[in-house]
Amino acid sequence: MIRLEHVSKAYKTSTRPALDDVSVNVDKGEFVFLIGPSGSGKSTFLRLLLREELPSKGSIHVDTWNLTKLPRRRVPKLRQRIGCVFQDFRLLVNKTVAENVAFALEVIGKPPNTVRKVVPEVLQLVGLDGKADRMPNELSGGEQQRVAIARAFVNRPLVLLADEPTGNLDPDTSQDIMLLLERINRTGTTVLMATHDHSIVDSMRRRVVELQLGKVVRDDSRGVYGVGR
Ligand SMILES: Nc1ncnc2c1ncn2[C@@H]1O[C@H](COP(=O)(O)OP(=O)(O)OP(=O)(O)O)[C@@H](O)[C@H]1O
Repeated sequence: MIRLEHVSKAYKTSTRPALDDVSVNVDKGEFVFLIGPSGSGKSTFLRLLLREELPSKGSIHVDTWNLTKLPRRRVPKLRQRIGCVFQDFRLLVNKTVAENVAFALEVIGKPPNTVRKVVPEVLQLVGLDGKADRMPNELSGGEQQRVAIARAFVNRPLVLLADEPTGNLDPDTSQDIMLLLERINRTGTTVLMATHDHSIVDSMRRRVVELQLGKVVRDDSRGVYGVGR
């Protein structure tokens, strides 16, 4: 599903590469934690998969797309199949919960009757039925993240990328969000999550890919956060 082969990324303004000869394969349906200290290259890894950046060396495949050869005009099609969730939720503040989720379908041209049918279904899936007409600022952080997950998932993406999705949440709420991501993963969606959260990684026992200074230093199939530390 995701294949990075000898990928390096050097930003123009940076002296050392953000990623340095990284090769990683992720199969369809896997759940992978991307861990490592600040600046180790986790966000760069995710940005490359979205084609927000191109690698300086190496090749990247996502599903049938060869990202290094993908023409710019095809990038929107790729991004339609990749859902994204961030630490700071990134909801549209002037739209209701339902409108935030509907917007993700409207921008890719889904007809109104599909939107009317699918939005309540996905809000139920994430545990937000009854909150469809609330504004984002009327929700808790955990609820806002559920909206963001609903929006990322409503189009049934192949891959869900999550960059520190629990970074602004307390431990109990974080656990709830992880249960939701697990549920989404069980539907067959590949999940790749960058995190600093030791307790989540340790409790889930999923694949752990650890980066340090842009290199993969560990890839464990049922890993914990702090091996050998
Ligand atoms: N747009 C950019 N321009 C120049 N350098 C960048 C850019 N984005 C990231 N970097 C550098 O690349 C390296 C990796 O950064 P990246 O954001 O990928 O790390 P990270 O592991 O996600 O860190 P954090 O956990 O703090 O989010 C860092 O040295 C950073 O300063």
